[in-house]
Amino acid sequence: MDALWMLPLLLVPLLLLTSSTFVFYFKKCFYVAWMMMLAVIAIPICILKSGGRDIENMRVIRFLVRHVKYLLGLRFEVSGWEHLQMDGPYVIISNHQSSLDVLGLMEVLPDRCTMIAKKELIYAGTVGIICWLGGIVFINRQKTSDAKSVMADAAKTMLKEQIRLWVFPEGTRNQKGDLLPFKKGAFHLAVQAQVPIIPIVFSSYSNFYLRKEREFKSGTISLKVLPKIETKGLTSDDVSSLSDQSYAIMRSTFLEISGRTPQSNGPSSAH
Ligand SMILES: CCCCC/C=C\C/C=C\CCCCCCCC(=O)SCCNC(=O)CCNC(=O)[C@H](O)C(C)(C)COP(=O)(O)OP(=O)(O)OC[C@H]1O[C@@H](n2cnc3c(N)ncnc32)[C@H](O)[C@@H]1OP(=O)(O)O
Ligand SMILES: CCCCCCCC/C=C\CCCCCCCC(=O)OC[C@@H](O)COP(=O)(O)O
Repeated sequence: MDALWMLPLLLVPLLLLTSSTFVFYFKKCFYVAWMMMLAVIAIPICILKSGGRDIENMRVIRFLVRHVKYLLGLRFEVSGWEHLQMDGPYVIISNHQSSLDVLGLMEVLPDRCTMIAKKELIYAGTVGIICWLGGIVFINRQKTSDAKSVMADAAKTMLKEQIRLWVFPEGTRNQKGDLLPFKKGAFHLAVQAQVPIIPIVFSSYSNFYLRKEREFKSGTISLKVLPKIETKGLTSDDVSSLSDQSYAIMRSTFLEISGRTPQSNGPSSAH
């Protein structure tokens, strides 16, 4: 009789663990909580090492984030490393599916590289503070003129301080199974600084992470670094074609590494 009372105690956790919805919410909450906790550890280290906001803090962040993939059952298969073996500043562009992209980003993040991010991220508690300490450039997406002037300053800083910048040209997270049309900021940035663009493509997360269906399984992500696209001699008149060229190569790579076949030419860059 006593053993019967124990049954629900054993069954409830078992049912929860086998429920994919429970696993989804558990992994998501764990991810946020763990990143916030890692940031608590990283903040004093960064302040002691660099005295404040400094791109060199990205090394500390990269080191501390690298293990998180194992905790979530994720693996990355990186190809094209050789394209990142380049001196001097450049602009990295990549597709953006989820906040999980940070894990792949930290797998390949070169030295002296930081990101362009929406300004709202600075309010994300300890994660916001660590983003600021890591030299992330915050832009106001609602005010294009402000964003343009911040990015124009960033172009000058890139050259002066030999910095690389990582931009998500879709401008928002997207899990529609294709790339969104590209915004132009990343391309203006590269042209203004006259630095190359290095495209990096993450394969689709749809085989392990489905937000609407509340599924978050283990999975492997392919990360492909593509050859640089030169911008030397280009002007603002060339930005649209540069964006279209980058979009086309990244889209075909996305479909290829996600095991899909192109069904249409897809959206062209946003005009
Ligand atoms: C140890 C503990 C760790 C715990 C924490 C772990 C990690 C933390 C550390 C790191 C994590 C960082 C992760 C960061 C991820 C952040 C992801 C994001 O926030 S994505 C969202 C923000 N990013 C972007 O929006 C970039 C892309 N957007 C753009 O580039 C846009 O172009 C824009 C500059 C924002 C402007 O937006 P708009 O909608 O107006 O875009 P259009 O492209 O349509 O442009 C309109 C018009 O303006 C011209 N234009 C655009 N930019 C420029 C420019 N720089 N100079 C001149 N002109 C510009 C453009 O050409 C259009 O004109 P036209 O139509 O005539 O061509
Ligand atoms: C007290 C505030 C608590 C807030 C907690 C949020 C903390 C986030 C915690 C863990 C995630 C760590 C990685 C953070 C970087 C994620 C950046 C990101 O993916 O931002 C979304 C942005 O690209 C596009 O935004 P939208 O898709 O347009 O919307």
